[in-house]
This record gives sequence, C-alpha cells and structure tokens, in this order.
Amino acid sequence: MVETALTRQRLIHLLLKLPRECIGLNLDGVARSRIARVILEHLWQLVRNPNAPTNHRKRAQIIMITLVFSGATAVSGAGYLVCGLIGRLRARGFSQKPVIRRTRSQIMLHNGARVMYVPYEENADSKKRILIRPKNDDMYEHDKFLFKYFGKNKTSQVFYSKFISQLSIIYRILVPKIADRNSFLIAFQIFFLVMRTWLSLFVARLDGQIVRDIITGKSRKFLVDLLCWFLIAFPASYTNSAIKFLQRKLSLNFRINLTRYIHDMYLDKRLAFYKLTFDSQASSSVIANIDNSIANDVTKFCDAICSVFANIAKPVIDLVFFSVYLRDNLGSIGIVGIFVNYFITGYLLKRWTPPLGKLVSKRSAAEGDYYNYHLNLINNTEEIAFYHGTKVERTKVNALYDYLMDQMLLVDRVKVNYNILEDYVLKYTWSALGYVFASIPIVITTFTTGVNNEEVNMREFIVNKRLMLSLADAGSRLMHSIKDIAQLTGYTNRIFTLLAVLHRVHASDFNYGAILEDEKDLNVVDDQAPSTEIVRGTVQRSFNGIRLENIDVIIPSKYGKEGTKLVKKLRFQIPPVITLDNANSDSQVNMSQKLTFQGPGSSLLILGPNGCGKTSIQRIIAEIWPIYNKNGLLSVPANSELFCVPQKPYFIQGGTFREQIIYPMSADAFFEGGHRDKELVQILGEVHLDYFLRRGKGWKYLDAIAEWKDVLSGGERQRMNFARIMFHKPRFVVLDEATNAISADMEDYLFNLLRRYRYNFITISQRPSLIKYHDFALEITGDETWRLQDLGTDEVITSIEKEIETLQEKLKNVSAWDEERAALARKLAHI
Ligand SMILES: Nc1ncnc2c1ncn2[C@@H]1O[C@H](COP(=O)(O)OP(=O)(O)OP(=O)(O)O)[C@@H](O)[C@H]1O
Repeated sequence: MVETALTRQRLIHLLLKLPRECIGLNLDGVARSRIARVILEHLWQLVRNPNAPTNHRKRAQIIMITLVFSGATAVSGAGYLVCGLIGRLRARGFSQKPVIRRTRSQIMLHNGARVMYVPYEENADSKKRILIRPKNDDMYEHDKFLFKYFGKNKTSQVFYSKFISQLSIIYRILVPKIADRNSFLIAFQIFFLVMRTWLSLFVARLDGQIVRDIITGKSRKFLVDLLCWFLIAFPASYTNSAIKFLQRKLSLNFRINLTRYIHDMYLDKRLAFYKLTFDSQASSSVIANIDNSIANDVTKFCDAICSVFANIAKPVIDLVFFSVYLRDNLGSIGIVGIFVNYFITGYLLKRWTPPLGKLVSKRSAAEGDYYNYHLNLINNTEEIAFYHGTKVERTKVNALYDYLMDQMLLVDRVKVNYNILEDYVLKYTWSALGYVFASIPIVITTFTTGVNNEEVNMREFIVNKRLMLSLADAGSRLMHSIKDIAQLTGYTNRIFTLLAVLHRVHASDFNYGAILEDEKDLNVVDDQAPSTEIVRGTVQRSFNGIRLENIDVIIPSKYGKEGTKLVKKLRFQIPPVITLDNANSDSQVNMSQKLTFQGPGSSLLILGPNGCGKTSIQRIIAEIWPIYNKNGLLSVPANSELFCVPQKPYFIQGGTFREQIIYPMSADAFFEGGHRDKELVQILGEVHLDYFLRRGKGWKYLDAIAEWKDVLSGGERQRMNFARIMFHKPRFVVLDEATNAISADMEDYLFNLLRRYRYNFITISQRPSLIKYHDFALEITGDETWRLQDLGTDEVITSIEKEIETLQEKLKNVSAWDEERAALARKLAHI
C-alpha cells in the first residue's frame, strides 16, 4: 500500500518535472484542475514570443501543431460521421413518413427511392441498409448532348486534350454536385495530404535535432526530443492510414456512382441492353464484352483515378512545402537547380513512356474475351456435351488464354526498359544530386566564414538531406505517375466509349447503327457519328388491340431503310374491327370480303418457312425493332396488356420456382400486390405442372432455388410460359413457336385453355396443323409477300373440306400400297 502511494508520488513528480525540462514551465503549486490550462497558455506564450529560448520554442511549436492536428483529425472524423448521418436523414425526407408500403426486404419511400436490407457480415441477423435513389431522367437527357457532341469543337480550343475532356465529362458522374459527399472526401484527403507534409517537415527537423543530441552527448535533450518524436508519431501514423482509407472510400463511391449511372441506362424501358447489338460499335471489345466493361473496367478506372489523384496530389503538396522550406536553407539557386532537374527528367521520361494506355486497353479487351468465352461454355454445357465439342472448345479457350497472357506480358515487358531508366534517374541520379544540393550551404558557410562548426553543420546536413530525399521522393512519385496517367487514359477511353454508346442507344431517336449518306461518303463510322432520323414509322400506344398498317419488316443494319426487307407493307389487326374489302391493290392482299368485329378472343396464326421474318413481326410488335417506312403505323396495347413469349424460354438465374412462374414480376411485387401462393398452385394445376409440388416438398417447392433452365425439360419450359400467361392475364399474347416441344394432346389442351379464357393471341409457327385453334392465318410466302385468310369463312371451310376429301381419296389406295409392300418384302427375302 505504502509502496503504491510512493510509486504514484514519484510518477506525479516525474510528470510535473517534464514540463520544466521540456518547455521550461514550473508546475509546482499549480492546482491539478488548472494544469492543462496553464500548460496551454505557456505553450502559446512560447510560440508567440520570438525571444523565448529556441529549444523551448521549437518544442512548443511541435506540441502545439501535434495538438492542433490531432484536434483537427478528431473534428474531421466526427464531421464526416455527422455529414453521413445528415445525408441519410435527408434521403429519408425528414418529416415525410417514409414507410408507405413494406415488403419483405425493401421499403418504398415517398420520393420514389427504395430502401433495401441486405445480409451483412457472417451473422445472418445483421442487415445493411441500402438506399437506392430514384432515377433522374433529366440528367440523362442533358448528358446525352455532352457525349453526342464530344470532340466536335476541338478546333476552337487552343489546348485540347482528349483525355482531359473525357475525364471532365465523366467527373460530373463521379462528383455530381459541389456539395457532394465525394467533394467532402476529396477535401478531407487534401487536408490530410497537407497535414502529412507538415508533419514530415517537423519530423525532418526533429530528426536533425536528435542526431545532434546523440553526437554532442546531450542525453536529457535527447530524451525530451525522443518524447516529442513519439508524440508526433500519433497524428503522423493516423494521417497515413486516413489518406489510404479516404482513397479507398473515394474509389468505392466513384464506382457506386458510375455503376448506378450505367445500370440506369443499360437496364430501363428503352431496352438498351438489347439494342446495343445494333450499334455501329457493337463489335468493339468494350461493347462485345459489356459484362466485363461494367464489372471490371469500371472498378479499374475508379481505382486508377483515385490512385493517380493521390499520387499526384501528395508529391505536388510535398514539392511546394519542401521547396519553400528548403529555399531558406539552400537559397533560390539551389531550388531552381532542383526544379530544372525535375523538368528535364520529366520531359525525358515522358518521351520514353511506352503507349501504356493502348496496351492496357488491349489487355482489358483480352480479359473480357477470355471470361466471356467461359461464360458461354457454362451456359451451353449440355449442347457442347451432346456435340462432343470439347476439343474445339478447348482449342478456342486456350487460344484466348494465350492471347491474354501475351497481352499481360507485353505490358510488363514494355515496362521493364522504362523501369530501368526510371530507377536509374529517379533513385540514384536524384539522390546524388540531393547530396550535392544539401552540402551547398555547408560548403558556402565554411568557405565564407572559414569556421567549420561540425555540430551545426551536422544538424543542417541531416535536415537538408532528409528534406532533399523527401523532395526527391516526391519528385520521383510525380514522375512515376506519368506511367499511371498513361494507364488511366486507357481506362478512361474505355469507360467513355461505353458511356457514349449507351447514351446513343438509349436515345429515343436511336438509329440502329444506320449511317447517313454523307457519312458513307466520308467513311465516318465512329462513336461520334450523329444519329440519323431514319426511323420514321408511327407507334400508337394503349390501343385496344394489335394493328399493323403498311409496315415494312426490315432487318436493322447500317443500311437503314435500304436494309434487307423481309415483308412488305404488312397489314393486319387483332381483333379485327375494320372492313378490309377495299384494301390497297399493291399490298397483294387476298383476303376475305369482310372481317367483322369479333370481341375478345380473336387469334391469328402466322405461318411461313424458316427465316422469312415471322419472329421479326413479333419484334416489331414488341417495339424492339424499328419501323423504317414513314407511312407505317403500329398500334399496340398498353405494356401490361401485352405478353410476348419468346421462342427460347427464359428463366432467371438462381431464382425460386415461384419467381419463374411470375416472371417478369418480382417476388416482392408479388407479395406487395396481395398475391398468394394458392393462386400459383391453381395455375400450375391448369397447365398440368402441379406434379412438381408433389415431389416431396409440397407448396414449399415454390421456394426451391435451382438452375431452372437445366432442371425443366423442353416441354415443361414451354408449359411454364403458359403458366406465366395465366398468372399475368394479359389481354394480348404473342407466342413464338411456344408449343413445338409439347405433345399433341397437351398442345390441344393449352390452346383450348387460351380460347376458354378468351385471350387474344398471335401464334408464330411453321405447322399448319395449328390452324384449327385460330380465327385468322397470315402466311408469309417469301419474297416480301404475305397472305391473310379468315379461317371462319365459307371459302376456307370449303377449302379445308376439299383437302379432307383429297386425303380420303388417297387413303383408299392404302390397301393396294400395303399389298405392293408385302410383295416387295417377299422378293427381298428370296434374295
Ligand atoms: N439481329 C439480327 N441481325 C441480322 N439478321 C437478323 C437478326 N435477327 C434476325 N435476322 C435475320 O432475319 C431473318 C428473319 O429472322 P426471323 O427470326 O424473323 O425468322 P423466322 O421467320 O422467325 O424463322 P424461324 O421460323 O426459323 O424462327 C433471318 O434470316 C435472320 O437471319
């Protein structure tokens, strides 16, 4: 007990003695509650008083700066947290009661934003809240022009740099407004960079002082300086990790902004993801491997831009501070000498920099090709296995891999020579020059005064050397960043191309890759080609039916309306409400005299040989292909009333069985809309798929997750399409070869189901046997011609009856042919 009190007493005594040794402050008799205040006041006095003892003053400066920066660090950290909190509260809309509709995993806010809760960390209970802001359509319309007219007025600018111009446009996406959280992060980063440089200056001075203390054997001073060293180490180490953290955070924020920007254009109602294949740049590696561009290039670009910023900002700040400080020690000539050296080296290195931008871009393209091929393999495993296509696939994938390795090596190989030059110049030449410049003031002082004060010289040399090395380090980092900038130009160009193409495809006047007449002459086929107004047909929406008037079905291509025409002046309407008896003679119509309104439940069968353009008619109805001719009119129902079933059934990856039935509705929307699983069970029963529920799990099977495109058989996949129709209950359905894998009796049942529920449907098929389920038949006869028939007219019924008679006539000969066959078989047996 006595010992503890004694130790405590000694400790207090030591602590009170420390200010006396360090800054000359006697704390004897000062009340404990006032100690902090007295120390601060004394420090302030020392800093302000030029006549105070030099060593006390310097230490006071160091302590004050340490305190100020530590305080600033704490305040900035707290400020950042508060900003984040305010941002979140603002996003919620403060007074607005956010919760309108609560679903299983997300909340819809008043302003259209959504809040989602995603699993976070390993603990299943912990969830992270993610805010998804509503899409700002105006911003995209505004930005479209920036991309469209990019590079058009470069001749009017004296200093034009493609890279800087591209970056300035992309920068608006990364930092959308001045008072953005990313602006704050950049400001914080600059603050910490400045702070880091300040601290380096103090560390350099302290270093010199400590070396001097050791050499002159001043142990007490040495201990005090060492204490200062440890004190300053706190903010110094915090600063370095703060800079790294801010750089990472900024990169992630940029990535979030950019990815969101791309997703909003890529995946919206204008179907850019589909139309991209028609763009003039569709074959470029950026668009051909768009998955790689969105996932990898965006990440690399964001990392590169943040590291280039830090790599440039850091040395620039260092250069400014160190050179100002060194100017006092080395004089203006020394500083000018150093900078002349920098400029010459910078110029030389720039000249010798390999074309890294291009090489990096090529490497990214090769990476994309390789990953894409693997993706293709995964998606078609069964088909390849049936064909025994392993060998050819392996050859192809190996070739792509070899090319990727070549590209990677090429980048490293060209860097070798450059790195040798860079190391020689930056590491060794600059250090040697550093020694020369650091020794200048000592040589001059010794020479002019004739006195060689070793103690002072030592300290000065240590400080100058350290600063010179830091300066050289800053300079060399600046030079290294030439290489980083070259790489960044490659990524910037790829991201810019991606955004420019997306904007072009997303535009309402997208021209499907058509080239203007004058562009053809100039042979201009680049990303800056202005969009043409060649898509001229009219589309009428929310129509009570599907109507095509004078529509030319043309394959979209660079030839625009001069492209391959599949069907000419196509005209039909479902359900029919017009009289077609005075139809245009040039439309080659050969149809019934009068088609009268039949109410709900009309159906049309589109027949024709392979490749004649049947599916293309569906594409026009779904508005994913354009109408080129000016007098073409397409009238379609509202989106919710039209359901197009593609030839190849689609199943979402990793979704539940329920999600496959309700596609394209999401599970959240399903429950949100008040739907129940009971409904789905009934639908499955209707399309005879309810046996899935009997496979052990019962209704729980609706929650089963699998690769449904592999699990379901061809016929099951097609029946699933009918389940979707039954669930969504659209008024109009377009079916493309939707029953060719289904047995005849099931096909009969499903078509009767559609008729029973009075759907209006258009069926695309090659089998005339489906005629019996339809009211009209549209036959694409090839050579751009077509024929529409009312299957309920006397003429058609008579023609069918006639066909039946002909078949019956033929059947009469069957017994004669059987006898003939038997005779032939006997003959063969003798041989
Ligand atoms: N994106 C495209 N680019 C170029 N040509 C295309 C494109 N899509 C379709 N075509 C061509 O258009 C023609 C008509 O295609 P469509 O899919 O309409 O044929 P279809 O009549 O439905 O044939 P099938 O009965 O075999 O399904 C085909 O020759 C096809 O090669």
